Amino acid sequence: MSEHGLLVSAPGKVILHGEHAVVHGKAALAVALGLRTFLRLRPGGGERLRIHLPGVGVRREWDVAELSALRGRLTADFDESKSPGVEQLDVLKEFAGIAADASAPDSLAILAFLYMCLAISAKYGDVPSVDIAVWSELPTGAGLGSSAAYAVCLAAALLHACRAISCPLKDGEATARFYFESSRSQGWPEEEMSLINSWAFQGERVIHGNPSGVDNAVGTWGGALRYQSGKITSLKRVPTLRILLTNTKVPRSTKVLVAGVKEKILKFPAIMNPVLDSIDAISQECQSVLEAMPTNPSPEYYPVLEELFDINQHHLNVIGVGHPSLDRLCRVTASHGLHSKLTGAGGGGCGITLLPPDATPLAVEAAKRDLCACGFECWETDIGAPGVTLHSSSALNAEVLHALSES
Ligand SMILES: Nc1ncnc2c1ncn2[C@@H]1O[C@H](COP(=O)(O)OP(=O)(O)OP(=O)(O)O)[C@@H](O)[C@H]1O
Ligand SMILES: C[C@@](O)(CCO)CC(=O)[O-]
Ligand SMILES: [Mg+2]
Repeated sequence: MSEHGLLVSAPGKVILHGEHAVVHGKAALAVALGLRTFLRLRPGGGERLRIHLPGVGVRREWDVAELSALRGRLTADFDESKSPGVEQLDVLKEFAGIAADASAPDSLAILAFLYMCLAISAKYGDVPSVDIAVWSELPTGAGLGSSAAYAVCLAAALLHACRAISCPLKDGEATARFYFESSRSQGWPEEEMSLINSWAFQGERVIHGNPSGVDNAVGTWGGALRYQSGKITSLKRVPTLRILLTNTKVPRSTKVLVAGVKEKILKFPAIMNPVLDSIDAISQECQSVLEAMPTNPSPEYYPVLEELFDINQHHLNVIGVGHPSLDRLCRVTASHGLHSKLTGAGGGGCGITLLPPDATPLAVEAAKRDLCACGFECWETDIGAPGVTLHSSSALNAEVLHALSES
């Protein structure tokens, strides 16, 4: 690693269909977003490990020797295939001064970092003496996979620092071109990408409790994929879909929402399971339509996609992850002839609106104006972005450096 260090990035995601149902073994369709999380890794000084997370207001540092001793206290084996143990996490919370039931963004971010750092270093070598800074273009906790993008970046950086994966960069190679031109991930061989994905899943487990793995899969592999019970399939063809993202700015926690759905299923299995089956069928139907669409689709394909959005949005309300802000978002876009659904865990956070090719610029602008008038933030972004990427320090542009230097 050069003294300037390395830059790793991973994309956020949009789930088109299948959120929550995917936690219960159903399929989800998800695409990588053109909004990314960046991690800068530099050699540390004085045998210290430092972490700077401006997005969640964290700046912490520890002695490497102290972390090695802590690692020795965590007796259970660390393995990328085993869930983080409750006792292990309790020890880490106590060490970091985090309350036992803490769910604040900074606490979860520190906990995920400590777990991944100790677990990866236990398996592959010494606790590394490095400085890590993470900055994101993604809103935190809004349904766009910020936790997974964070976990994927951490997994790649820590595996790299422990020399558990190769360094795909040659000396002095600029990756900006590589990053912007490559359509799929990039740099690491297939089995190392899988390793990054497995460890990122562990980070997601610390943050979410019971994640399906779809978010870290998209953060790792990028593009557009179908995910079901750990099986990842790239979609045969992804048409150019125009999607409007709207952040209601209503905060929520994926962990709490996922737990709420589980409770509902246990309480009303005969009522809830058919809803999950229906969501699964929606994902299948949507995949068939997407794969039948030409790259630049004509408007005729859209009515089905729009109807699938509407039906799924109702289902998501039924399983208890709607929110009045999301109902409002759907009503506002419907008044301009556009169809929306929540994306990610729901309960607030973001919604997506399909923009068919025959939607007039006037209608789209009017919808955006009305959404902003509700206090929401909306923007259009690219989908199908590349997955986890290693850049040389020359790719650290002024904006990233500025964000990382802010405390
Ligand atoms: N840039 C970041 N730096 C540090 N921690 C982050 C960052 N982004 C996300 N996190 C961690 O992830 C948590 C948010 O995860 P959560 O799963 O609730 O939301 P999300 O991933 O944005 O949405 P969804 O899971 O619905 O897609 C934060 O509370 C924080 O602990
Ligand atoms: C709600 C959920 O389905 C998606 C969160 O982006 C949770 C998960 O799959 O882990
Ligand atoms: Mg998440």
